[in-house]
Amino acid sequence: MTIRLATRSSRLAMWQTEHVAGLLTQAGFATEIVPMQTTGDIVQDRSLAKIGSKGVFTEELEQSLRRGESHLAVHSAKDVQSSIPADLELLAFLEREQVNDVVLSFDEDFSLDRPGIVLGTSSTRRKAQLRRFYPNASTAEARGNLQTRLRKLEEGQFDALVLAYAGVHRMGYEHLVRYELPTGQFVPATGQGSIAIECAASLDADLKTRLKAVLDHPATHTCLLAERAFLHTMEGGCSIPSFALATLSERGQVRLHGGLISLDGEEYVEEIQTADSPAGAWQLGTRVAEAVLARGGRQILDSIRSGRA
Ligand SMILES: NCc1[nH]cc(CCC(=O)O)c1CC(=O)O
Repeated sequence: MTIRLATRSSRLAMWQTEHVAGLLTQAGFATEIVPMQTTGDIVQDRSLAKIGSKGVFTEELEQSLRRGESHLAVHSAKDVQSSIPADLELLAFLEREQVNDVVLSFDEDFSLDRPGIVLGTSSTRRKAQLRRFYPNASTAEARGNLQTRLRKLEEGQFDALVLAYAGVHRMGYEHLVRYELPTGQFVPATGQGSIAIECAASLDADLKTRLKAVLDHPATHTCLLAERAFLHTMEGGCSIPSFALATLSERGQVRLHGGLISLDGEEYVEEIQTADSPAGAWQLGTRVAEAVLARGGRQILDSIRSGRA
């Protein structure tokens, strides 16, 4: 049988889906790629915080799963909302790529310490982290797929661009990387660097098991569970500057660093906790989020929401 893979049609999404197709082909499946446009691809003149964060990059792919027009949807895990509808299922998470953010510039001597620099980013998390750790920099909107953002950089709309290393690597833009931002300060967004595979809950159970065996990376899956539980309890979506990064030690301990930052970078609540085994990953995410909310995160969320209303 032929496994049909629904995907966004951006170059990064197509790269990721071809990667998935390659793994499936090696395992003896035939594949067909079904590219489509999502709201997030069509509406490019507004920031994601304004379009609304629910499923802007996923909904059209999910409709294709529901209609049975495709078997699997391939997403950047970061773009997947924290609650999946009951008729759908997150089947697998591919092995995570290097997870940090990077700074790209055409200027080989670019310095983050220079006064007055302008950095392109549309992520509320990155804007807030930059305000906190690089108050000398200001930010400018950089919506659009990676090629569009690179073009804006080339046109001089900003001095440098802040992006996830994962996408930069997959698109072959490493030669423009001037900084690898440390994950202790620039803690990434939930799911950054991993590819999520979604299917209809009604997909044949035996087929699900076989597909999962090919695609799922258990260590990544454990980390993503902890991060997604954090996001779920945070009720934030991508319009809220929350961050969460889980790591799994060789002894099977899960460590989660999660937190929340105010839009101006002034208020900062972070929490690091561990679970003794992967079985505790989801609970760990919930605990860390509850601790962050209790220690000042609730006020940060309230002030962001009242500012928007
Ligand atoms: N929201 C856009 C998005 N979704 C996934 C990636 C990069 C790839 C990844 O993190 O897996 C990006 C671009 C970016 O943040 O620079």
